[in-house]
Amino acid sequence: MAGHAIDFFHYLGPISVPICFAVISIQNLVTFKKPKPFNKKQRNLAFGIIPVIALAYIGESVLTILQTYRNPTRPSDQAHNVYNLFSVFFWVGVGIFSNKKEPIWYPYLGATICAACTEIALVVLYAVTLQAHRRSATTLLALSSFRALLLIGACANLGFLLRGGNKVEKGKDVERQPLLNGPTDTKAYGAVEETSATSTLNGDDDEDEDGKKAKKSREELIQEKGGWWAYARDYMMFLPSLWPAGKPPIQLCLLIMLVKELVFDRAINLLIARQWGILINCITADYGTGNFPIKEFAIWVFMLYLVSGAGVSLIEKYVEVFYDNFARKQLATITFNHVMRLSMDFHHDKDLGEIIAAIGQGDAITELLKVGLFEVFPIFIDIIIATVYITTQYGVYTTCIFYVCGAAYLAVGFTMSQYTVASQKKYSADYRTENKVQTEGFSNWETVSYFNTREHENQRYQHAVNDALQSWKGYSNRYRLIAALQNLIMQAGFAGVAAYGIYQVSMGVKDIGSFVTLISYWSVVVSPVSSMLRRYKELAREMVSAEKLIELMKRMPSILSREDAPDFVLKEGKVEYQNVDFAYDPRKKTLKDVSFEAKSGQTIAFVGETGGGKSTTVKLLMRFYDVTGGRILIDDQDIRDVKIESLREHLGIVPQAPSMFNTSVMENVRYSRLSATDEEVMEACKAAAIHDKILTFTDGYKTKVGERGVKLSGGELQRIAIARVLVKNPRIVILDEATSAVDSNTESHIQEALRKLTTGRTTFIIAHRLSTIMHADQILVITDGEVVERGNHWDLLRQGGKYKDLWTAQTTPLRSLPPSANDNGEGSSKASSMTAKDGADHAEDVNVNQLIVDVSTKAYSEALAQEMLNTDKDDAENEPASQIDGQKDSKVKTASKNIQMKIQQLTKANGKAAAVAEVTSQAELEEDGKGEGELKMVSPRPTGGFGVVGEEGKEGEDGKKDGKKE
Ligand SMILES: Nc1ncnc2c1ncn2[C@@H]1O[C@H](COP(=O)(O)OP(=O)(O)OP(=O)(O)O)[C@@H](O)[C@H]1O
Repeated sequence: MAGHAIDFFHYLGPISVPICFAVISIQNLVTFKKPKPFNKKQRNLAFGIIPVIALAYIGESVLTILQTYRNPTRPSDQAHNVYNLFSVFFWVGVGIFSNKKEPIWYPYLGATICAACTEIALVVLYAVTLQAHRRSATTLLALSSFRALLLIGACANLGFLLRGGNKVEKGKDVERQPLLNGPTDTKAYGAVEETSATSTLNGDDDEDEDGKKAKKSREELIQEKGGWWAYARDYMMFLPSLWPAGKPPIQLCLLIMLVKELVFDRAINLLIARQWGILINCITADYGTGNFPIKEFAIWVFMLYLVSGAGVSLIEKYVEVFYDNFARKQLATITFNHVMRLSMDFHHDKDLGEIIAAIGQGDAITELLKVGLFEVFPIFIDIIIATVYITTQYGVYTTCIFYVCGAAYLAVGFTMSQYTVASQKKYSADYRTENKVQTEGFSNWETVSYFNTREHENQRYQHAVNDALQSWKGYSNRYRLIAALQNLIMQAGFAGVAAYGIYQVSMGVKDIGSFVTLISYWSVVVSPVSSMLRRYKELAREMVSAEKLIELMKRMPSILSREDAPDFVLKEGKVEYQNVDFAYDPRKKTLKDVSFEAKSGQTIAFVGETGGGKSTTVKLLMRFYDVTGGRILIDDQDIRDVKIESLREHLGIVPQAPSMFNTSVMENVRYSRLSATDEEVMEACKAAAIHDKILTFTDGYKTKVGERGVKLSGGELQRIAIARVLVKNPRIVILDEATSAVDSNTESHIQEALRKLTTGRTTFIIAHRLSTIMHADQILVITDGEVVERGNHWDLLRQGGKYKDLWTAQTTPLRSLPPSANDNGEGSSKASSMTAKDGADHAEDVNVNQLIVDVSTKAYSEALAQEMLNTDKDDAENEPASQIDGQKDSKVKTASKNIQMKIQQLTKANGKAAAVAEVTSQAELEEDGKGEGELKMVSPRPTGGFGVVGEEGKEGEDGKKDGKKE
């Protein structure tokens, strides 16, 4: 009875101790347990006991071998031998492979408690059987008691360590400790460095910003949620999309794959080896008889066929394609939709290459599922089958060799993998750099060509490729070294099993067939062990690959409609900004307390220095961002309270830099309203003054516009963008520098189109060329995020503030024209004299041709006329406003017409530059001595002699006269 109990504990120990150690280690790994602080003495004591325990087991093993040697006839105590073998192996392994710098003590404590309990039970049992087996039991009792004491001591020490110890080592702050065992204490996430498992999972040591962000967010997530489960749970978000719900044929495909991988493959390998053994037995039995074991042979061949590429695998590969296609489609569409849903902040921050690479990792998710389900999970099934089969067929010693070999293989793999982690990370980083340099080169091709730096880019790319290749060499060399060591272990195990098999055959315990089965099954038995590490790494690699995709998928749009948000209801198109604050970065406000109201159909213009916040103001209206203070109302509805799509439906924008799809002009214009007919598109193009131009393109409206519209000039792009908005026909229009890239001649055409577009619509215009916004109902001057001036053109000029400065700056150069190369001598000399008079400082900056064009535009003529006539206002102070306005309108029209005519006449006579200089010199704005910022006209010179100044059309006198037009 006691003998059986001893056997029981001899078997229980080798099973319970390693299992306890493995389970607690895995549990620590997945819960990301933090190591407790410890002091050096205690740590040394804990690790010092382990070799002593190992020596105690080695001592008992030596004693047993000596006893067998002295008394060969004595039957071998199999349970005792297994116990010794496993115990020696376990404690030596722990002594060698444990990380002594930053250990996690829980697995050690668990294993020590198990071992101590086993030893205590054995001490009791040895004591009970002391009378019966006096000599041997006494020695065993002594050794067992010694080990039990050692183990109890070790437990006490570990328990003390885990309670925090009495003194924490200097510099071993728990917060700075790696969460798992790690070689350094400098990284809070250092635990990931230590084991190959975790380090491989963390193998994307991104040098780039995004990588660091991803790592940081993962670290936060793991700490916040308490372990790897949370991390792993992220991957689960893809599971619903990978399950073919409502698609029975795809479900059937998945089922076939599952049965093949989890049942068929697991069984067939063992059955083939077994059948091979049966065949060999038949062959040896029929040796020399001429009998052919046809049945056994046929079964064996049939099994080989089933397992071949033409058998069940073929069916699996066939159905796998269906499932893969399904999964790929699911993931591709989900990720695409997700990225398109993200808000402007993301799209402005993003690195396109990284996004595309991340979306490309969709395959990694499918692979992850397949590796986990079809490769890692079956390993455990294989191990269980192998253990049961080998133990029942070949005895426990063969199983021991299998486990010893397997454990050594894994221990070497996991421990040695640390040495590849750094090189693997370096390779990953270098490989990414290589891709980045390549993508940057392609996407900046134009810049490279402008600055003739192709050679530089070639060199840069070559260096990046060289670096990647070098790091690959370093990584693969180390990797091969580990693989060689692991192969050695497996070969040694194979030799051991073969030797034991031969011994069994020689002793007549087993027949040759069994030996052959064992030999051929061995490769099947060890393959799960060897593939465990490989598959684990694969799994980890796929996880790392998929991580960026997960980060991307976890990114939520910063601007979202509330679930229950109603649709926006357009009434009249009134827009109100109420004390709006906004900041891209919380540290710096971009807009401060911006308030204004645009009544239905009004035009509001934003002007001001570049970077002041004009575009930002209109982006808020489109709800690309949400205000950080105040609110924006359209028709009394806060735009944050309505569905974004329904809001944008009524807004049309001509952006600063319109971008096009690489399709035809027709498709691009139609893009704003997909149901628009060809005729509607053409009408819009005509209105946007681009129709005639499009007809000159080689394929007319079918001409492809190139990537983002690169085949179009800036002006063409803007006009197509205007046509787009015309096609959409929204109620609220935003023109963000809509005509900045067109020449003034074209602009005058477009202004006409824009007038049509904006009539009866609430319009927001951002413009640097003030002549284009003169007629706005309200002009807001935005400086440094604040509205510093507001009013209409004339109010603002009278205010004499920033707007007037801008206006003056834009009109002053006209008075300082240098002579044009094309002008005749007279014109040149006139222009020269004016340059000297009006400000030589500006002369260099003036683009003569552009100014000539500018000055001859209708808008400019009108502006000039308006300024001139403005002085009438003082004279007519007592007249009703409407009357004054009516008179002014007609005066402006007459005056502007006269100015245009005069320019034409003078151009014919004196050349363009001289004509322009002549006209502008006669319409000078200067400050009145009486009123601040009041505008006065300067009388025309006799040389100019034209009668456009003043409503009467009289020719003026030379010299200035305060406050009066001449
Ligand atoms: N996506 C962004 N993220 C962070 N800052 C931004 C972003 N877009 C613009 N900014 C900053 O906000 C400020 C206002 O930019 P905005 O484009 O509104 O100026 P703007 O007045 O329209 O200039 P411009 O006349 O040159 O178009 C600038 O300092 C700019 O650098």
